[in-house]
Amino acid sequence: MRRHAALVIIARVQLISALFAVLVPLWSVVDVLVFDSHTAAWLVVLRLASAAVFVGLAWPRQVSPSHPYLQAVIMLLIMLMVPPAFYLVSLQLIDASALVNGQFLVMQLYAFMPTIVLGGLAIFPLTALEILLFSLPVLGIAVTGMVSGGAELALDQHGATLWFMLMMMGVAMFSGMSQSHYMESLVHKAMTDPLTGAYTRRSGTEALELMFRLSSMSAKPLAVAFFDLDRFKTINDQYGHDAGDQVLCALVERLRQTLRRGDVLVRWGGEEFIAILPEMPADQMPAFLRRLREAGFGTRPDGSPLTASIGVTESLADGVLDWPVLVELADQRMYEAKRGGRDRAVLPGDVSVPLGPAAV
Ligand SMILES: Nc1nc2c(ncn2[C@@H]2O[C@H](COP(=O)(O)OP(=O)(O)OP(=O)(O)O)[C@@H](O)[C@H]2O)c(=O)[nH]1
Repeated sequence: MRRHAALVIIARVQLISALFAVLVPLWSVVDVLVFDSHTAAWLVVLRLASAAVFVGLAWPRQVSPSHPYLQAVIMLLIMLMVPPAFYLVSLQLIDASALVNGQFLVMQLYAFMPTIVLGGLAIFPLTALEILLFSLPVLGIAVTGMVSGGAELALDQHGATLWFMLMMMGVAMFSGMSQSHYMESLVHKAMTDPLTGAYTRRSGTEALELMFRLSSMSAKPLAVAFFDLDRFKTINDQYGHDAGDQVLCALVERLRQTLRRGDVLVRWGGEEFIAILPEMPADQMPAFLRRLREAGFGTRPDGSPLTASIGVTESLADGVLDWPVLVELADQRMYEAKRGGRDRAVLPGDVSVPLGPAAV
């Protein structure tokens, strides 16, 4: 979920930055028309510098596989700080006491920048706390601008602006939270299988891609267990499809209780599931199988135990360099388990381990 939010934030930062990279230098025309040539020249330089930052943010880039959220936060923070920083520097360039009509109006518009930035936070899927944290430096710059040149922070002069900024923060919090919530429900719906609640093959593929890359980077093992229920068709044939569905739901419930917190359970096909098991070396697999055996896979409608054939692979022990090969090999071992008489697991090294009561 955090990864999806990070992707949305990065995409929006890039879109807005691309827009600002064009608009900010264009506004130089107004500076040249309104201010004296010396001030206008400095403002144009400032605009070009701001535009360069926006171009840098908008530039197509790869999303960090390991820290997408950190990348999103840094990019958003940089984007948010540019307009208030522009305002703060422009205050040093312009003598506020000597402003005439048009200049005064333009400076007032610049003074709105921090407020606009706070309102702009509303388009990002952020939590209330995140909006508060992003707002603090913007508020800090706005207050610094208010007290620049030795002026005092006076309620009658600045109270309305501060109040307006707080209102903007409130709106951004409400909007950010409702976006996060809506996105969460959409992502959850898209990622999980409606019958069993396990992850869909598509989201499982995404998880495999990411987890394989992370485990390769840290030289840690990533294991995959490929489950295929034994003679599941006979349940459908004898008791109907609904009974088969109930068996699948009960199976997922049990597997969930057996797997660890960081493991990911995916419905790979009809009655095929894979469990992605990060940091599970081959030597921990007997313990994993023991847990599976103890929990069982549930029962068939006639009360007899439901059994499964399992193929297990582990990236380091099997010397696998890509996740599709890891899954393919687990699939082959699952078929080997079927050929070996079902109700068993085939582990790295092609070791076949029976799972049923006879094996305990
Ligand atoms: N109830 C139900 N059945 C499903 C679902 N998805 C797939 N199936 C059934 O699962 C059965 C799989 O059967 P087979 O691939 O022949 O395998 P099997 O009967 O389990 O036999 P072995 O794998 O050889 O042990 C088929 O009858 C599918 O219709 C589902 O969502 N619900």
